[in-house]
Amino acid sequence: MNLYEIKGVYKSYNNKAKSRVYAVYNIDLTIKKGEVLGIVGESGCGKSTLGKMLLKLEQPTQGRIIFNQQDITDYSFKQMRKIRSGMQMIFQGTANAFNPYFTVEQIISEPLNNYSREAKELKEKKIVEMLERVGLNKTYLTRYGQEMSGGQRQRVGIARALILNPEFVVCDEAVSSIDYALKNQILQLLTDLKQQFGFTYLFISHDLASVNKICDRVVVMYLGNIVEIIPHINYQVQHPYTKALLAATLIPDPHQRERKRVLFREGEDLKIPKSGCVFQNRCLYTQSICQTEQPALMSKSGEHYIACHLCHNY
Ligand SMILES: Nc1ncnc2c1ncn2[C@@H]1O[C@H](COP(=O)(O)OP(=O)(O)OP(=O)(O)O)[C@@H](O)[C@H]1O
Repeated sequence: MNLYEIKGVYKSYNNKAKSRVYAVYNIDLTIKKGEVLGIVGESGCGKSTLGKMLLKLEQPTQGRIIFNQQDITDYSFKQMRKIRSGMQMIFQGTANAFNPYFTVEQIISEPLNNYSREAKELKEKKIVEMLERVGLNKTYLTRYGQEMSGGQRQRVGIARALILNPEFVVCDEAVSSIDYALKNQILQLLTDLKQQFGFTYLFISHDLASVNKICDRVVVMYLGNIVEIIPHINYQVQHPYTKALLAATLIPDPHQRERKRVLFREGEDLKIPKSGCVFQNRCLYTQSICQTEQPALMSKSGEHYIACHLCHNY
């Protein structure tokens, strides 16, 4: 059963944009209920924009977004209010995300006050329980955002996002500023909540170890396009960009590192080419067809999809 169906979605932030200058370009994707879908790719490739469009925090330039079988693409603020409590986002870098005059209790209780009619005592109990689940305790209730470390603020942001038991959560670099032990604890919390309540997550991250730990499928984006979808990060990937992205992660054993090294052309133009494959300027295997025809994202086998003319040759 699909929670989301994303059909031919484009996003351009520039009305005067030339034909292919999009932050997100022609995305077709489904997100199944209860899955953790990872999104990886270099900075600026459109990961956050895609996440925000799913929550209607950004409006697609073109295409349709279906949530729970309802086409929400043109929903008004009022129509969204009915389903908004079921979708949340954990933002990256929460340093400026909170009202500086709000205590932790006020920050976390805001969504409860907006969407829940429970008694005050019950709300307070929920807030303390959630704080404990993210590794904090009730002594933090009276603190202000600026009185905490980056990691502590991040955990308050996670508690705030999860307090309403949302059906869908976009985790945008949600665990990036948290140290290793707590990161594992938060990833475990997200997994537990998923198992307990059937939550669905879009997990955007540069941290491939976290992606490996939590994600059921992984979408690889490059310059606004999906170039590959893989069942998990250790899968036998085929797209030259995905290979390079995975090879760029540090491998402790130098012999392994050498063997796994796959290069792409460094310092090449990162602008979207006028035609053909978006990765052609940096790809070591570019052929003439790559310069003229954009490869479609096609099923390779099962949950593996790839957009590359030459994938069979690697
Ligand atoms: N509000 C905005 N106005 C104009 N351009 C924007 C806006 N938000 C994002 N962009 C542009 O859209 C493109 C995609 O940005 P986005 O934040 O989605 O990338 P990302 O993959 O999430 O990057 P990062 O990993 O650095 O967060 C970038 O070129 C960015 O500069």
